[in-house]
Amino acid sequence: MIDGKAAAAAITAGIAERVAAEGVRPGLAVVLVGDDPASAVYVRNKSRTAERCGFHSVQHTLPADTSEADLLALVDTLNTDPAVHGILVQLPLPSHLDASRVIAAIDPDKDVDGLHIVNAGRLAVGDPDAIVPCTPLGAMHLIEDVRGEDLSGLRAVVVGRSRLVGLPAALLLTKRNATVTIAHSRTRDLERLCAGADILVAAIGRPEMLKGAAIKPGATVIDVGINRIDDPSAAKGTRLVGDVAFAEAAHAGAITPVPGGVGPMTIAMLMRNTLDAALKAARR
Ligand SMILES: NC(=O)C1=CN([C@@H]2O[C@H](COP(=O)(O)OP(=O)(O)OC[C@H]3O[C@@H](n4cnc5c(N)ncnc54)[C@H](OP(=O)(O)O)[C@@H]3O)[C@@H](O)[C@H]2O)C=CC1
Ligand SMILES: Nc1nc(=O)c2c([nH]1)NC[C@@H]1CN(c3ccc(C(=O)N[C@@H](CCC(=O)O)C(=O)O)cc3)C=[N+]21
Repeated sequence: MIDGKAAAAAITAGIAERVAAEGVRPGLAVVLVGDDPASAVYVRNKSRTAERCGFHSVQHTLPADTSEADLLALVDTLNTDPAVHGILVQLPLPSHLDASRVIAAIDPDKDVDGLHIVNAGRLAVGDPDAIVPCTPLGAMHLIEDVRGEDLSGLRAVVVGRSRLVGLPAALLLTKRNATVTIAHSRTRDLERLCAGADILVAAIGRPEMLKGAAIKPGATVIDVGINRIDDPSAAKGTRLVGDVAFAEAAHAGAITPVPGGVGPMTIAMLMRNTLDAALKAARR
C-alpha cells in the first residue's frame, strides 16, 4: 500500500518550514463555478492545507450560471493582485463556459495547475520553467518512491489523456525513460493492454473500472480516480472509490488507495507550485 497521505504530510511540513524561513506569504486563489463532487472534496482539503502551510488562501465560489465575461473579469483581477501567486480554476466548468478560453486568460506565471498552453508547451519540450500539473507531479513522486528515479526498461500504461492528468503523466513517465502507452475511451482491448504494464496509471473517472485481470502481478498501480458512489453501509450513505477495483488488486506490487493516495499528493504539489511561484515573483 502506497501511503500518499504520509508522503504528502512530509512534503507540506517542509513547505510550512520554508514559508516561515523565507519570510514569504504565498497566496493561492481557487475559483469554483457550480458544484462538481470531485471538486468539492478538493476544495475542502486544499484550503485546510494552505492554512497549515501559512499561505494566504482565498476561495471564490460562483453560481453555476455565471457568465464567461464575469469569470474572465475575476481571473483578470486575480492576475493583477500582488497577494495572489497561484490561481486555480476548478475543472470541469459548467458546459456553457469555454474552459480553454478561461485557462488562456490566467497569467502563465500564476497558473499553478500547469494548464496554460505556455506551461503545457514548456513541459512538452522539457523546459525547466514549466509549471507541471499537480496530480501527475504527485503521482511521479509516489512512483519514484517505489521504482526509483530511472524507469528504463519498464512499461507504463496511462489510461486517460486529459490535459490535467493523463497527458502530462505520460510526458513525465517518458522523461523518466519508461516506455509509455496512452489509452483512452477508443482503446481496444484495454484490459489486456493494462495487464502488460509494470506501471499502471488510471485517470478515467469511472468507479472501479479496472478489475484484477487488468493488473500485472507486481505492478505499481497509481489510482488517480476520485469517484463518489452510493454505499448504504457508510455513515454518509456514500464513499469515495478510485478507478481500480482495489479489492481485486492484491497481486499488485504496490497500489495507491482512494482516499489516501494521489489526492493528498495533488494538494501537496499545489502548495509547492504556489510557493515556487511566490518565490519567483519575489525575485522578479
Ligand atoms: N486524485 C486527484 O488528485 C485527482 C483526481 N482526479 C480524478 O481523476 C479522474 C480523471 O480526471 P480527468 O483526467 O480530469 O478526467 P477527464 O474526464 O478529463 O478524462 C478522462 C479520460 O478517461 C478516458 N476514458 C473515459 N472512459 C473510458 C473508458 N471506458 N475506457 C478508457 N478510457 C476512458 C477518456 O477518454 P477520451 O479522451 O477518449 O474521452 C479521457 O481521456 C476523475 O475521477 C477525477 O475526479 C482528477 C484530478 C486530480
Ligand atoms: N483545475 C483543477 N485542478 C485539479 O487538480 C482538480 C480540478 N480542477 N477539479 C477536480 C479534480 C479533483 N481533484 C482532487 C484533488 C485532491 C483530492 C483529495 O484530497 N482527496 C482526498 C480525499 C479525502 C476525503 O475527503 O475523503 C484523498 O484522496 O485522500 C480530491 C480530488 C483535483 N482536481
